[in-house]
Formats: sequence, C-alpha cells, structure tokens
Amino acid sequence: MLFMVEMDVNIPLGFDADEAARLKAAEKARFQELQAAGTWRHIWRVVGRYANVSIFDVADNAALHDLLTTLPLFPFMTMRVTALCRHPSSAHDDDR
Ligand SMILES: O=C(O)CC1=CCC(=O)O1
Repeated sequence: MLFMVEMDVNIPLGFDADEAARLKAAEKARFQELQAAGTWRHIWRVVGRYANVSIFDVADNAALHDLLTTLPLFPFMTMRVTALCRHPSSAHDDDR
C-alpha cells in the first residue's frame, strides 16, 4: 500500500546540538536503509521549511505506524498521512 507522509521537523531551540546531529544522522541512515529496501520510495524537501513529503510502500496501516513511530526524529515530527492508490490513467504498474 502506498502512503504520502508529510513530515514537519521541529527541534526545539536550545536542544543539545550534538544530540540533534546524532538524531539527524540516525534518521538519514534509517532513511537510506528503507530507501534501498523500496519501502521509502520518494522524498522531497518542502521549499522554505524543515519539512519533507515522502511516499512509503508498506503492507498496511499498522506497518506504516510502526515504521514512522520508530524513526529517530519521530519525537520531533508532526506527520500527516494520506493513503494513496493507483490512478487509472497512471502508466506506472507498480503504483498500488
Ligand atoms: O530532513 C528531514 O526532512 C527529515 C528526514 C527524513 C529522512 C531524512 O533523512 O531526513
């Protein structure tokens, strides 16, 4: 199942800079694992914000919930999830 996830990152002012850097590096490493696995299909930066729009391909709602809530930056992110399905005009057979 495909989902669009909009993620806004809000690390509070004054948060420990080394810990923030560690969390960002861990987030990137987790992203790269999930991208290589085909689970985190796409990511775009939202211009002008510390935010991204991502496309996930997971088994079901529970799998997405488990994945998102274990991301290193999860405690600092606000997420909005939109379920997607293949558009009948799409040329991409793997959009499902
Ligand atoms: O920078 C972000 O938007 C948060 C993030 C998600 C995956 C990643 O590498 O950073």
